[in-house]
Amino acid sequence: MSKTRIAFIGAGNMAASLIGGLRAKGLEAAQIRASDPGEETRARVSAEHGIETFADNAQAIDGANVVVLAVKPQAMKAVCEAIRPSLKPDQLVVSIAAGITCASMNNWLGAQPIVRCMPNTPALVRQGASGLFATAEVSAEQRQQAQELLSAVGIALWLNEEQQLDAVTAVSGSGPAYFFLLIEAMTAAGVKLGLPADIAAQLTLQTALGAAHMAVSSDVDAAELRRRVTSPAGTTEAAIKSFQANGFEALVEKALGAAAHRSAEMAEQLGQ
Ligand SMILES: NC(=O)C1=CN([C@@H]2O[C@H](COP(=O)(O)OP(=O)(O)OC[C@H]3O[C@@H](n4cnc5c(N)ncnc54)[C@H](OP(=O)(O)O)[C@@H]3O)[C@@H](O)[C@H]2O)C=CC1
Ligand SMILES: O=C(O)[C@@H]1CCC=N1
Repeated sequence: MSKTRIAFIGAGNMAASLIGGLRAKGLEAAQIRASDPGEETRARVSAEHGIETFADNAQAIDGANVVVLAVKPQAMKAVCEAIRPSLKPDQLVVSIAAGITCASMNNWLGAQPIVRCMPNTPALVRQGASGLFATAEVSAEQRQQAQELLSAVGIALWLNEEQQLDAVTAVSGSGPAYFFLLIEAMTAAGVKLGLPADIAAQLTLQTALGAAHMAVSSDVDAAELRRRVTSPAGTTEAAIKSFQANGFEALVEKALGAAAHRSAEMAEQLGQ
């Protein structure tokens, strides 16, 4: 990573998260470039991260070792076909687009080495979680470059089967939104129970942070940590029984199933 030059195609939410994490990790501004059609987006990313930005994707790609495709899945085909003539055979393409397969990208880009990955937005605070899959054309050195790119902003775990990325998308790609939804719902419930809004919000956020810290650092699993909070015939037991009587686990399974299904469906719809 010390000398790797990275070009981001698309400088929206996820690219900004990744760029912020890479800069915080110590990558020099000159090692990172980004292209985006939005003038305001380019100005914001340049101002926040000190990097050079371009309206023209080919200019950003020129001289990069790694080209990160960070556009919406719906834009992937057009972007890949447009950048194809600008790519050199040894440039690694890293895609973060949900539901766009390596086979589709190889159709659009030609025989380029591709790492497909699924990061998440906590990459902005270097607490991201990514799953990665490499095609056979990816060299050991390029695998290492992709590993370093994603692990600069959190954990990065390799998968043996590309299809598992649908599950990764359901668990960790979309996952931050589920926790934010829980935070919203707990804060609102706290207010309904009589707390001032700012106190309900602070208590909820610190509880989320504390629980995540405990779960990450503990040598027992989440089920045991939960048992330790749950006094017999106490308040937690009342809440957990209410959650479970209303089908909590089934609800979570169904929701993640919907996300994984949508990822696979997008591959079908957008991969042609
Ligand atoms: N958001 C998330 O939590 C996660 C998103 N992803 C994936 O990351 C990708 C990007 O998502 P996100 O950052 O949220 O989306 P954004 O819309 O925030 O960012 C995409 C950017 O790409 C720009 N763009 C559009 N067309 C082109 C083009 N031809 N060349 C260069 N740039 C272009 C867009 O500009 P404009 O708006 O003007 O069109 C926009 O600024 C998606 O594929 C998504 O599946 C993966 C994991 C998590
Ligand atoms: O909602 C989405 O489609 C993207 C992919 C994972 C998170 N956001």
